Amino acid sequence: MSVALEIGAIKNGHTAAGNRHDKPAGPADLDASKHPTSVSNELSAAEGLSASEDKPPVDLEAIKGAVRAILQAVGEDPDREGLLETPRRVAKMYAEMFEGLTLDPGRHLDVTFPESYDEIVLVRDIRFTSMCEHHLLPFSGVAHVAYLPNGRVTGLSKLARVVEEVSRRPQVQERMTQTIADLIESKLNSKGVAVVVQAEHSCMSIRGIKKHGASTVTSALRGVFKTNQASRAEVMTLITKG
Ligand SMILES: Nc1nc2c(ncn2[C@@H]2O[C@H](COP(=O)(O)OP(=O)(O)OP(=O)(O)O)[C@@H](O)[C@H]2O)c(=O)[nH]1
Ligand SMILES: [Zn+2]
Repeated sequence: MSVALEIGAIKNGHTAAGNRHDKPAGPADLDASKHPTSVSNELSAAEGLSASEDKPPVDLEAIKGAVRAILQAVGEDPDREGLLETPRRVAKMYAEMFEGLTLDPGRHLDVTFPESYDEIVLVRDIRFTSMCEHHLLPFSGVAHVAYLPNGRVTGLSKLARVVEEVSRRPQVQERMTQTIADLIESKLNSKGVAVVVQAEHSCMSIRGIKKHGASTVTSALRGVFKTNQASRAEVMTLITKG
């Protein structure tokens, strides 16, 4: 697994290799039973959420209470008219932004079909917005997902669905990149997987160091894209130069 944290590195067509430090979260980590909830489906329906038995809702009441407490803590009056609905809105927003915690994105890759095509399949510029787990602020950008089929391929949109659902979790960009690559590698049994993610972190642009426009590039390589220099160069050229 290689990870590159560079400013604008993808423009120059290179990423730095690094070591894999911790195991990325896989489908097991997305087990809904690990995320107990206490809000009924009726409440979710009333809040405009798409709750169902296989997708338990987040604890909206707990979030509402917490948002109210934050408003009080910053010196606001949560009972003034303009803020009355804010806890409800924020709870609904978090339910949407963290939806991926109760979904298994790998399920989209369960259906594959035989295909003799044996060159790289690449879907570029899959737009996403995720949440930085350090500040709970969004990071947004694009994911490029490539794999080398091993006799079977998946639907192109399924790769984008995996990116979308993995992004709906609090996380760091490195782990998001690894999670996508590991899901594709395990589900498609492909000969190689390459995932490159480029994103701007609002915790770096709107606060703290306040560096607007700085982008972070991370990559996760598996199979021949990791072990074979020529294959790696080919896929990285396709990803960075289109
Ligand atoms: N590696 C990595 N770091 C991230 C990511 N998102 C945010 N961070 C960083 O997480 C770090 C948290 O640093 P802390 O010192 O604990 O928090 P802080 O005081 O808010 O840090 P500043 O952002 O420097 O003000 C910051 O350097 C962020 O830029 C990510 O996806 N990957
Ligand atoms: Zn952050």
